[in-house]
Amino acid sequence: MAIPTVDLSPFFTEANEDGQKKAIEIIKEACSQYGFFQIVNHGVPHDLMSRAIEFSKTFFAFPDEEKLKFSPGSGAPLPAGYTKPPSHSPDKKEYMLMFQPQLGFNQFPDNTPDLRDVHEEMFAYFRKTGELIENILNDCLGLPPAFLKQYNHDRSWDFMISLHYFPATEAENCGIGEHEDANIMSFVIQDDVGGLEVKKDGEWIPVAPAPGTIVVNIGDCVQVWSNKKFKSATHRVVRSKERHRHSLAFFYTIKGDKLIEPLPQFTEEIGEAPKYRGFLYKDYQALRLRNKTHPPSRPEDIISITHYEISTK
Ligand SMILES: O=C(O)CCC(=O)C(=O)O
Ligand SMILES: [Fe+2]
Repeated sequence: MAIPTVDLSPFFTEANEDGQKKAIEIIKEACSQYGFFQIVNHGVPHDLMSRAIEFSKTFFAFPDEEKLKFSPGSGAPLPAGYTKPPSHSPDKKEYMLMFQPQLGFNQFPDNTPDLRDVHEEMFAYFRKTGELIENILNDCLGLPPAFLKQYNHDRSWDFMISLHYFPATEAENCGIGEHEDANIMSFVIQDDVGGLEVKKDGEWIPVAPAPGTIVVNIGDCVQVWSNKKFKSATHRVVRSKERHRHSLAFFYTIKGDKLIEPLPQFTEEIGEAPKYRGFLYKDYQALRLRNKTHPPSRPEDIISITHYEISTK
């Protein structure tokens, strides 16, 4: 079984309404089933995508003492720069996190200017793709035209991470444990090693790497807005025994001071009780960051969106 593939070319050509409708239908179905799909003909140049992965490999191949020079400073909504999680963390990976370049939080090595250029260009394309799909989601959810665009107009909390996963050992192969993303939607480009898996009806479906393809998963905010009509995708990364894995993930997010709560279209207007209490995005993100910096020893103590769920008992 494979995740649905959506051809976005109708959104780049004039007057292809049928093609657009078809894409919207596939996305709507994927979002109500399990929140995962992949896009092709998305307008992001393929050679830029592969160069971004290649430059991440160059960076992660630096010795640790070199990489640690880019350790995050303070002030950004999340630690921008290079992070290696604590050794007791279940996630066996290292990563470089960046925000929109103009904000001035990013850190890149001076001796490889192409690395910065390629990642900044990738960031700009991901952002555009995010705006396009947010518009499509707005349609899928049946919201007033441009509702999400207006509510989520500030792009300063979007971020991108380059990831490097170490090969699995005999004892364990967890790259990132089972989780949902907190944001609106995420984009993933993976190299040819594979390992990304999505849960559907209790089964793990591997997302086969396909050059030029971008994987999209829906995040918790959309699940809350839609009062659980649309699913935040449960996914994980399994490490290969033989090979290092590299991927690039972009998180289309929302500004921290925005309130996230079930929308009236999915609650009072249709006579349904809200399944979540409202929260400020920054509060949820802070709890999620704590999961990473201070991983709880019991998996059930990891904070997820159920933290805001309204009990119906
Ligand atoms: O590396 C990947 O393929 C996925 C990363 C991911 O799920 C995450 O960072 O939330
Ligand atoms: Fe994720």
